Amino acid sequence: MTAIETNHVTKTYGDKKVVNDVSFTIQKGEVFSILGVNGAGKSTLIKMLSCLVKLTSGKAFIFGYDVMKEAAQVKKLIAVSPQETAIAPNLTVYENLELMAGAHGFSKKDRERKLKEVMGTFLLIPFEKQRSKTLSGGWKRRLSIAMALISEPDILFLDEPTLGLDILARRELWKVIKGLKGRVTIILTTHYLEEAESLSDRICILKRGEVKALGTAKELIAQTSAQSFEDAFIDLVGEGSI
Ligand SMILES: Nc1ncnc2c1ncn2[C@@H]1O[C@H](COP(=O)(O)OP(=O)(O)OP(=O)(O)O)[C@@H](O)[C@H]1O
Repeated sequence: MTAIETNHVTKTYGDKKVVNDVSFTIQKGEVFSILGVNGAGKSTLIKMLSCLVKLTSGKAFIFGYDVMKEAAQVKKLIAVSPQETAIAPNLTVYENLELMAGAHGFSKKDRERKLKEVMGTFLLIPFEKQRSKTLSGGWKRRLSIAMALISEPDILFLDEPTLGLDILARRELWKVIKGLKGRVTIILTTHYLEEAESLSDRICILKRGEVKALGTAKELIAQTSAQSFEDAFIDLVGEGSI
């Protein structure tokens, strides 16, 4: 089943095409990574697919709903864990999650059940009463993803989920993301190539807003005759940079 379809999606700021003629389909349950150097258009593409930025031209569909014309339906199916986390710093971990559950209309009884479940999955129970601003970066990212999952979305957008985390915290988050694989369709942007390689079913490489390559990590390595995924990436986005 197709979860996301983009047809010739383009975004122009002034006279600059920052996303240019992007077409692909993403299947339900896939982990799909969007890679590219700084300014390649990754965040803008994610923002268009999650109804935060308007398309200049082209079409995009989330489970058949048009992101421009049927944004209300699209928003019911998606959740976004942005680069800048959506956490209220002075609220505790529990209060942040509770606020999110309330915003999504869970009844008091369902809210408690849901919060227990999410805190269990993300190992947040020991931090339940801790003010969020006192959490380390890795735990803030965990909480941010937990908050995004409260609404039980079909599609989760993760914009650089492990940015700035140490290797242990990053590996912990990988486990969380792998645990969601198959159940939730995940669209991920990252600058960590080994992260994309380890987590993704398929990878899309953007260069100056255009799809430069799309396939499994193995396919992209084969396509470039490189020795490693990192070499393949450099080969694909190299010359001329952004
Ligand atoms: N609101 C805006 N107005 C004008 N230009 C913008 C706007 N948002 C993004 N851009 C430009 O669009 C281009 C793509 O930006 P985008 O943030 O999508 O790239 P990215 O691949 O996510 O980069 P990074 O890896 O640095 O996060 C950049 O040149 C950026 O300056």
